[in-house]
Amino acid sequence: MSPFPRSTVLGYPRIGPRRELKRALEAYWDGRTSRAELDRAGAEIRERTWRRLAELGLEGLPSNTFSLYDQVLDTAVLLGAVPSRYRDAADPYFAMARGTEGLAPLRMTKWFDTNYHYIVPEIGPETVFKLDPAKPLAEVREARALGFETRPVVVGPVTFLLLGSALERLDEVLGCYEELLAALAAEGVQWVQLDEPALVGDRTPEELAALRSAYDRLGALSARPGLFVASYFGDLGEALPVLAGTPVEAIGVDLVRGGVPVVDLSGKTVVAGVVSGRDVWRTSPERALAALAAVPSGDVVVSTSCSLLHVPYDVSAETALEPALKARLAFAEQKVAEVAALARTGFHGSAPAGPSVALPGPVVPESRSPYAVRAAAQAEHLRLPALPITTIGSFPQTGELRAARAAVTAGTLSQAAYERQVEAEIERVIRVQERLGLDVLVHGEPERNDMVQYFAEHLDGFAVTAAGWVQSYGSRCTRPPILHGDVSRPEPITVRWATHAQSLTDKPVKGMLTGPVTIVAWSFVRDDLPLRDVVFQVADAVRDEVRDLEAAGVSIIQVDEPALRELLPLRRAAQEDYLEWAVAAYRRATSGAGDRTQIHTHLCYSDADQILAAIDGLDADVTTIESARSGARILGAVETFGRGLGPGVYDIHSPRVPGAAEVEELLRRTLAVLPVERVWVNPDCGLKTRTYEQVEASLANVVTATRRLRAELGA
Ligand code: MET
Ligand SMILES: [Zn+2]
Repeated sequence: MSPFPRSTVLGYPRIGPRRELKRALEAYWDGRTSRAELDRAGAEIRERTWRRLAELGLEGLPSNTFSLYDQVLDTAVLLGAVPSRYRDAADPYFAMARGTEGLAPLRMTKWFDTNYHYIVPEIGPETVFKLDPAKPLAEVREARALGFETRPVVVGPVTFLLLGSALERLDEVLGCYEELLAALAAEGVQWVQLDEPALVGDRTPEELAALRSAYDRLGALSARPGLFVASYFGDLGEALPVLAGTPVEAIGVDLVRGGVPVVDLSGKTVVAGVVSGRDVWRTSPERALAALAAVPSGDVVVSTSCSLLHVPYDVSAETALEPALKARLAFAEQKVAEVAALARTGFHGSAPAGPSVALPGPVVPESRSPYAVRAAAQAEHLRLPALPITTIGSFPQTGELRAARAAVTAGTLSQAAYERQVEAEIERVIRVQERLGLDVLVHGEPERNDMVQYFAEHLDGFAVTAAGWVQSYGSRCTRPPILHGDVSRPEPITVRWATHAQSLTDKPVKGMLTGPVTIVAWSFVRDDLPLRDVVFQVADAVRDEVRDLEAAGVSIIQVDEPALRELLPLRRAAQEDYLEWAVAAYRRATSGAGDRTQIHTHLCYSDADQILAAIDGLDADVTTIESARSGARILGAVETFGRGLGPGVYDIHSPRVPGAAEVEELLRRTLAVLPVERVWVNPDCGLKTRTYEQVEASLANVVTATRRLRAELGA
């Protein structure tokens, strides 16, 4: 095999610099274009990527990092793990990804601690692994025809099986990987990259033994490319010596999130991830060079800390950003140029970076009166019926509102005219809720393009981009704001909308805020302060807003934290500290409220199990939580909270209208576990992706079910 190239990246964005793939996918899914047209769009993106990486001076080009939907799904197809029920679909790949009429899609979940979502492999007793190497081979040939030798990237066997909860199938799967390596060798491929990010989490001795046997076996193959095992999103920990003991030739380490390896790696090529793939900042050359020089190997390759999938394409597209901020930013293209530049510098012999400064412990949050005191004050003040009915905040975002926002940006609609339109929408939302008979109303969030971006646009210390799209899943992209400086709130943000809504009705209207952890989790965040301190700054801004809402007469305030679970560190040892400061931040944001003011919080995205104690620690008067998909499990777990609780009575992700009987049944199950005084009735999450027709029909049934139960309980 040839020596490993001196510079590389672990992967690259693939949605297209102007989201070309998104458009091509959606046209194909809608039946407006053929599969051949979709494949052509993919080929254009791949060609552009390879050409650009080469132009920027990168030596080692990856292939097979492109995907029409998801790289884990691609790996399942590669290994033949296609459940039989999808095989007869018109397009089995997209049937697995998105479902068809009558066929539910495979489950999707978050890719480690990123906002990218992958398709969970479904591996059962009937799964027969059988290699189908068409995609990686085709990409190698396609690149070669353009004049580029590439290194195919495939999810490694251990990570793939851990994601599919089927590590016991390792022997069979390794047979497929052996065949793949032989096929790639026959094609003249010099190096293959096997991604093993699962190794940066806590692994059991059995899992580490499986890792050793996997790479001993693949390494023993006589005709194969060089094996490059890539890890990312953290430190390899105990997996590093295990991997170092196998015959793999190259090991990838994340030197941004993980430490410099202390294991002797002298016989290995170390692919050193010194340019972050998780943030948008320029790399400090001093820090990168120091980290590179400290790697205990004579053969060090410069790379990114992970795939660049998680950052936008090109900062030069951002013509409206402040020049001073723009100068600090690096998106994928800029990061590739940094990798190439670092590789051209001799980096041996510089001093390693000094230890980071010790940090003070978390600030003890100011606390409100005990719950019993607050609950009594709130009951007296709010006088709500038993089983109060509410919603999670957003109402349908209409096409007119989106068009109006675009018109303001384009300069064809005045701000004043837009605001009148928002107020008219608020009035509509209030009237709908009154007509339906809900108890705690919302203004519907019509002014928000997004629950994080809206706040970012109104806080100091944030910038928003014009084209900084990042793939979230499939064709879905988000445009995370950039938190670049000290955060503060120059003036009230939501007060005018909340008070306008309250002026239209005698029913209480909830004020709606996004919590500090969620605002930070869904942004790109400055890296010169500990994350905790950044979250505390945002918490203080939210606290200002809570105070102003309260002063304006809003007596119920909801602070949403749907991303609380998302920032949880991958290693258990770090989780407790995170949860402690995350809870402290929430309480800092909300504890300025008086006892009479009812604080609600909202969480969604099913797997709350791991952070239940933290949710309890938020000490919100009412917690509304996703439960349609996690059901009785979550109920049993939150039963002990001892404060108000609103387990969602229907799933808002589906257009289906739940029947009144169905909602009643769910409420009965809730009432079997929780005392009636503590139960709230609400959907699983916000309604912005639904139509008014669906919302009104669903909520009408929720009201019918609730009234029947109230009558029965004599409440
Ligand atoms: C992802 S949680 C969403 C909460 C927000 N208040 C909404 O209703 O849209
Ligand atoms: Zn939600």
